[in-house]
Amino acid sequence: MREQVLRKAVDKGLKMAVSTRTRTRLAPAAATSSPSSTPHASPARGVATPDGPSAGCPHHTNKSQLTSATPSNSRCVFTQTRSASDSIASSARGLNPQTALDSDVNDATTSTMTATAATTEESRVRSFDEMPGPKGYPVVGTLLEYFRKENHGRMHEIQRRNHRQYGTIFKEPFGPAKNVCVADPSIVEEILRSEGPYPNRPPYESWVLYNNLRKRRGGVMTSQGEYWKTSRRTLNPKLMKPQFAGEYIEGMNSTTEEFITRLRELKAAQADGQSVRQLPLEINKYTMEAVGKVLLNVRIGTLDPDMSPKIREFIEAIGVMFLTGHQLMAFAKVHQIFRTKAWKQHVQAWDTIYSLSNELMAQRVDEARQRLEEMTPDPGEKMDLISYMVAAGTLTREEIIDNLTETFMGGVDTVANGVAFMLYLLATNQSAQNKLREEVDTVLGQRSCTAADLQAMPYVKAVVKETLRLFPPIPLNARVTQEELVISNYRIPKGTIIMLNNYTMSRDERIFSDPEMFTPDRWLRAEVASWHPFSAIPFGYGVRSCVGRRVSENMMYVAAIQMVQKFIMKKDPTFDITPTVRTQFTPGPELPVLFEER
Ligand code: HEM
Repeated sequence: MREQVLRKAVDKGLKMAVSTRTRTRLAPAAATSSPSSTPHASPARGVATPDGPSAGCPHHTNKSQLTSATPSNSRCVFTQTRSASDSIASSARGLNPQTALDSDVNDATTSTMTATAATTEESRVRSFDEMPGPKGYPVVGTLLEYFRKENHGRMHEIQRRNHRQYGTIFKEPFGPAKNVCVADPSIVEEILRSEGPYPNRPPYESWVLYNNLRKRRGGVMTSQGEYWKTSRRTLNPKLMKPQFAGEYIEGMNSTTEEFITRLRELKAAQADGQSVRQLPLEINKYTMEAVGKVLLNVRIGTLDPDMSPKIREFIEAIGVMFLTGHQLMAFAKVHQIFRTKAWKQHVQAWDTIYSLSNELMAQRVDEARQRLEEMTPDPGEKMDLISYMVAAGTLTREEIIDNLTETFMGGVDTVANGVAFMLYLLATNQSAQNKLREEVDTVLGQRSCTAADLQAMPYVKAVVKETLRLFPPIPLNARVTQEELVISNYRIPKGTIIMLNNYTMSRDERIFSDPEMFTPDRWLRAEVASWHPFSAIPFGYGVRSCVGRRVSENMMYVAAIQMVQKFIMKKDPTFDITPTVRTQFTPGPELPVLFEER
């Protein structure tokens, strides 16, 4: 009977996932694995003025524009050369101010592309070779440029410069791969709306090599094809459905309270009583605890002042794994063959991570299985994620552990960087911080928030949206083409990595007025409707979009709320952030935020 109840819940979740998936137009697809080469971005001063070659698209007015490039059926995806106003006009469907805060393109079901007139020359399908872009050197391509000392962590600026020079779509020989880089929301929309049931995002190659070495299947971050889909279906319902995601808010509140206690201890130890050394690391520990609670329903203990040596080792291993993962970004296989220091450290770090993951998770999985077999049914009982995954019966014990470990690794740093940038932006923008505090004081006073309260707090949502627009923790997303395609009138070979440049798009002055400014209010104004809905997509789009999106948003809301309830945050005038790309977009090792007690 209990099993029936659980099974029913699981089925319901799975059905939900299926119906969401069917919204995406399915294209013939063959899952392929491709090496990772995911450059990332960080803030730049100027604004790109993409200026690509003319390539109008007379072929279509419908939304099925990303096509397989068979000779008899070569249609272009969309033109890169529409002016900004064309682009904006054609996306007048944009975002509705009423719904912009709660929904995003992942909830949209329609596309209303308009065709533009074009000359025969403009509509000619061009070869891949004709696509503009930097030439680079043999074998290494443009890699040397990225590894030059002065460019460390500044891939975003190189990318942006290239977009200015070569247009909204260009190709780049990135080490052994030939990447295509895109910074036009219309083209991004076409690519993402038209992908098949198994979108292929190039995984970090070093993660895949580690999994192969240790004969692990990995999880949703690194896998492709059927196994990815099964994993995703098993994770989706409990993480993506808003009513379930709301369940985690209580745990986030208590973890945030713990974090605030820790901040108070740390700042009390400083001479000024307001600053916190290595604040980004502390935020990282906080999100580790919060994500751990969501995924594993356990308290890891990362915020304990007397943290156990094992947890300390775990935290250090995660740091090393990401750092070496970034060093191995290109030519990971070569590092493995020559057993370089970076490779050995990477393997050692993953071994440590999996050792603790096993310890934390294996027992929980076994307990969940036992409970499932033994307990009397209680339909009202809330099932935690691990119990849900076990009840789904779709993954083995090892596969559940691999999936949760990868999801944990995928989430911790990303949301930590989101929170860090948000605190920085609030500290540097007192009027926005005051407005946020007013809303929090009015709706909550000093009490904790619930999921229902958030419905009455548009400004807190606008603060999070605006933070992720300015500093998308994943500044460049990517896809691997699974068949030869025509995109923006260029024939693109199968197996090409397409970089979707979140950062450049979400700071595009043709779309956002004063794009470098932190203006949460912009999300509450009518102008929202004029933005192309794919201009700011920090969580990606579609069936392969971020599985932790709801969790992250709630986590950032709770962090923003409790911070302004307790503190007045001010910018430390003695230094500023150095946003850097290290696998992700990070603010640097120190954050210039002072916490004054309210
Ligand atoms: C502000 C915080 C976050 C941002 C901006 C973010 C962004 C992203 C992006 C852009 C992707 C790629 C989506 C695509 O390919 O279209 C992604 C994937 C993913 N994210 Fe997040 N993420 C965040 C937090 C989290 C958290 C907290 C978790 C875990 C609870 C998480 C788990 C994942 C996983 C597992 C994937 C891979 C999904 C798949 O390939 O099916 N993320 N995220």
